[in-house]
Amino acid sequence: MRAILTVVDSQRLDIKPQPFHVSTAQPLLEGRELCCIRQDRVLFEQQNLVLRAGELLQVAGKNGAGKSSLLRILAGLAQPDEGAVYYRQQTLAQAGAGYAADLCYIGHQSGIHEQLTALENVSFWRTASGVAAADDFTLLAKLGLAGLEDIPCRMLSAGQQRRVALARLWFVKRQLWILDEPFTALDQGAIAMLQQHFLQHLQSGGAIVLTTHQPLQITYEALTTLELVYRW
Ligand SMILES: Nc1ncnc2c1ncn2[C@@H]1O[C@H](COP(=O)(O)OP(=O)(O)OP(=O)(O)O)[C@@H](O)[C@H]1O
Repeated sequence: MRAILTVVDSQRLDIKPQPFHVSTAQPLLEGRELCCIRQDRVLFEQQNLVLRAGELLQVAGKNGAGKSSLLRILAGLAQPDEGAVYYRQQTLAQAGAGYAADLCYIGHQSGIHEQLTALENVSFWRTASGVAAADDFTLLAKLGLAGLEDIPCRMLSAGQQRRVALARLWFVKRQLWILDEPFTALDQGAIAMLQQHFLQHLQSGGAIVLTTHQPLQITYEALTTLELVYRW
């Protein structure tokens, strides 16, 4: 056990992630010589990064430094202007659907369907992820959404919508999580609960890349920070 949790919320979840096949020798995800140019501004160049199973990489930097741009490139949602992203020693083009099947990307936006209820959103993602029927009511209750299951998400608060959006992290079996500001709009209890869940994912061989403007409340030896310096 490599992790020490310094803040643990009372709302511990008892849904334990299944262990992934772990090879700590080979990188899971690599960025090699990445360059990103937006509106004639070089956000970053010759940027290298390596992420192995069990590791968490926090991408930090000021507003506009390029954190979301880097995460979108790592997720295969945008192309770098130079360099390439590798997943298990293959370019993303070579890895193809295998990469998509191993990745859970949750972007800046909550990504939920606002006309659907919390229950319908969770049910949709679970079905789309090929996860067998589960007790979605119990999951939503554990995420502090008891009694709100059947309300259209547009009527939920920002933090409640964020909880619905993050619910998929409790049932998708994806080794790599790329999360853009996952703590946005969450209260302290929810942040602590989510970080506890991160530790469980890492300890079962998962890997996480995330951005946050808040300091992580966990101590974990395989946690590294990549600081993107704002460039004019
Ligand atoms: N699709 C795009 N087209 C043009 N410019 C873009 C695009 N995406 C991002 N940018 C620009 O790139 C810069 C970096 O944006 P990005 O969202 O990556 O920053 P960030 O570090 O995530 O910022 P924040 O902390 O505010 O979320 C910004 O100046 C933004 O205007």
